[in-house]
Amino acid sequence: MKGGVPPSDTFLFELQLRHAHLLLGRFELVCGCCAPVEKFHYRLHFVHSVAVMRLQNPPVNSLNLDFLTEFCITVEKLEMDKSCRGLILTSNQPKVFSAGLDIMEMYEKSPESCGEFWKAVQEMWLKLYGSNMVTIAAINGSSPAGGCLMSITCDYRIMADNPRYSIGLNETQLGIVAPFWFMDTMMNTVGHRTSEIALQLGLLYSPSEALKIGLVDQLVPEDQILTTATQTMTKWLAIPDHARQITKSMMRKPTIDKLMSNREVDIQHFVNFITKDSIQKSLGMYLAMLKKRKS
Ligand SMILES: CCCC/C=C\CC(=O)SCCNC(=O)CCNC(=O)[C@H](O)C(C)(C)COP(=O)(O)OP(=O)(O)OC[C@H]1O[C@@H](n2cnc3c(N)ncnc32)[C@H](O)[C@@H]1OP(=O)(O)O
Repeated sequence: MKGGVPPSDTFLFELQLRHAHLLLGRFELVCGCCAPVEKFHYRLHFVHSVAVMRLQNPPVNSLNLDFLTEFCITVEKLEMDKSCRGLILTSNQPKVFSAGLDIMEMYEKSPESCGEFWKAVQEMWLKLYGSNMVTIAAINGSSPAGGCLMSITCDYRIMADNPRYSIGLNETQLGIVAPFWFMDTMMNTVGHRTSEIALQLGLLYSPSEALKIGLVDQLVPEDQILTTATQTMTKWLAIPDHARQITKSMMRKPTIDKLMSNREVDIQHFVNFITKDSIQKSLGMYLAMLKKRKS
């Protein structure tokens, strides 16, 4: 598979079986000639050494424990599959890439549940930020908070040029504080000064604003997002894997090590913070605002 040789139908078929089996039927692997099946948390399309994962957790791809667990298992399997060199993340939901962490996982939950949830959020970030694969986010909808985090853990971001979409770390608007590793990832993407403003104000940027500050790398019309992501992937895959992977790892290692050596403390900190009455009140008000906005 290395070097971009198109796989045969048989190869694709075998992959389909292998991954469907490995993933216990919760995912779909589409080979281009196969019809999609019923809704799972996401669909996985695997062609030419590249997996395309379409997030599918209706209605807004919020990141709950179940979803994050499946996501991490899949990324781990892909990571171990030497024939898979690239991963494109996109959404199968209209208008939303991901609404971020599922607020219901943090609202009126026991400290134990909050801790388990946070460990899964950490795991998602560690798996993606430390991935050996080329990772591209094809952001075909809004991507606030945890959705933005998922995007900025990727190597490259292409966003649909639709002014109704937004992206950013808006945690302070919910009355919560993004942890240090969210901040670090943002600083590694757009720099310290822009991150200070973005994070303190909890700014959500339109695609053109996001492009201007370097939060995304490219804007394209929505119907071209996957073809652009695939073309970009081809360029990245033309670089010898070992050289690109070592470079990526050297640049990201200090940020990853910082969380790795503080995981338990970070979980404790999150649990203590999120279970405070005042924070629970803020989350409750934010949830009510979301529902009210809808009606
Ligand atoms: C120390 C703590 C650190 C924590 C770090 C990170 C925190 C996070 O990631 S918190 C999540 C922050 N996310 C947001 O602020 C986004 C909120 N959602 C939206 O702005 C909109 O839903 C969105 C623009 C994504 C999509 O808009 P619409 O297409 O118009 O959908 P609706 O707003 O009608 O939403 C449908 C449905 O989903 C519920 N919803 C939305 N987002 C979330 C979420 N993040 N978690 C849980 N539930 C969410 C929304 O309330 C609606 O519910 P129903 O009314 O029951 O249908």
